[in-house]
This record gives sequence, structure tokens and C-alpha cells, in this order.
Amino acid sequence: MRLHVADHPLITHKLTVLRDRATPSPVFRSLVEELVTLLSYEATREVRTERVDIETPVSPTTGLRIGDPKPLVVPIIRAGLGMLDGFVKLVPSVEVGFVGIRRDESTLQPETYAKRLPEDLSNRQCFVLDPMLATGGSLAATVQFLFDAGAQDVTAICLVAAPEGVHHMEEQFEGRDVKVVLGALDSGLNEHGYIVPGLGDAGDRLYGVAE
Ligand SMILES: O=P(O)(O)OC[C@H]1O[C@H](OP(=O)(O)OP(=O)(O)O)[C@H](O)[C@@H]1O
Ligand SMILES: O=c1cc[nH]c(=O)[nH]1
Ligand SMILES: [Mg+2]
Repeated sequence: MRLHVADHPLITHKLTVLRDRATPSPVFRSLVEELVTLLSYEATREVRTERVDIETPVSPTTGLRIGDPKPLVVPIIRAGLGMLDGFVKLVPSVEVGFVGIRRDESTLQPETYAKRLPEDLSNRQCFVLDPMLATGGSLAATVQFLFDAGAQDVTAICLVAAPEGVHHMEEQFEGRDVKVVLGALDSGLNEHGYIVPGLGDAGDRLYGVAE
């Protein structure tokens, strides 16, 4: 597994505003969209391309375009959905799949309550969207679904992660073509499995659930 932690003042600035408990949901939502666009630039660095002949107004030429089969992007519902628009704006030709996972608040185990993915993902590059990588249970379950369906490689885009979640991904996907792109790597988890300092419950903050 390869890890890329962003190191750009724009990303740090936007994350700082995102984390602030005083930031209301409408601003939180637009910052998530801006951050995923910035992170997707890094995350799509190895997206497959193919040659294509075109004519410019000046002359014929050969260029490159995103290759077929098109990549699949999978937001992990609820909070991952807040990242979908930002990604699709950047890569409009992607196919979208969906996975719904909720962490059991007492065991912290992921429970899958929705799954709409293509049956066969062989030769497909996949991108998974989830703002938070805490214990890693939700992301690892989703990435496993994709490899079980034959995915060629998987890149996860997360805004904030804890070392525990990164280690979980490293262990479960040792030797697999998995890349995790992070906005920030925080210091750890509290007793409730929340990332410290983190930003709180991403789904609640995106969708207006009061603290
Ligand atoms: O790494 P983990 O320990 O699995 O925690 C991370 C998950 O927790 C939150 O989801 P939650 O279960 O709160 O559901 P939600 O996205 O609907 O808010 C968050 O959106 C991540 O999906
Ligand atoms: O800090 C955290 C951890 C898990 N899920 C969240 O939404 N936030
Ligand atoms: Mg979630």
C-alpha cells in the first residue's frame, strides 16, 4: 500500500476551517468539495490513458484520453457522498458505484447497509471516497468488496486519517495495488473511535445533524 499525505498550504488552510466546530454545514459542504478536487489531482496521477487521433484547428495530432474501461468511483455513504461532486467535476467520464456503511457506535465495527457495484470489476481502476479514515474498518471493507469483484487497483481519497486506520489498510492490503491519499494524518483516536483532533462526525456535519 502506498500513502500520500498532502503538503500544500491551500489544503491545510481549508482543513483548518473545516475542522473548526464554528463552521456551519453549508460552508463545511463547499470546503469538502474544494478539498476533494485538490486531492483528486494527486489521486488520479496514475489513471490509465489511451492514444487518440484528433485535429486541432491547425493540424492533425495524436493525444491521450482517459482509457476504457472508465474508472469507477465509489463514495461510502453518508459522508463519502459529500465528496462525489468534487471528484466527478474533475473526472466527468467516471462510472459511479455506491456502498453504504455505518459504524456500530459501541463495537466500532462497520455494518454494510447498501451496495450497488458492478458485478465484474476486472481491469477497472477504482477510487473510493470517504472523508475519515479512523479504525479503517469502513474503508477496508469497501476496498475488499472491490478487489473481491476483480478490481485492478484501488485509490482511496480521505480528508483526515488516524495512524490506526493507515495501519489497518497496510496490514489488510499488503502486496495489493492500493494507494491512500490524505489531506492530513492526525495524532490518533479517542475512546469513542473519533479522530483527534479530527473534525467531528463528518456525516453529521455535512448533513446538518446537531452536535
Ligand atoms: O475508519 P472507521 O473507524 O470505519 O470510521 C470512519 C467512518 O466513520 C464515519 O462514518 P459513520 O459510520 O459515522 O457513518 P456516516 O458516514 O453515515 O456518518 C465516516 O464517515 C467514515 O465512513
Ligand atoms: O472522527 C471520526 C471518526 C469516524 N468517523 C467520523 O465521522 N469522524
Ligand atoms: Mg461514513
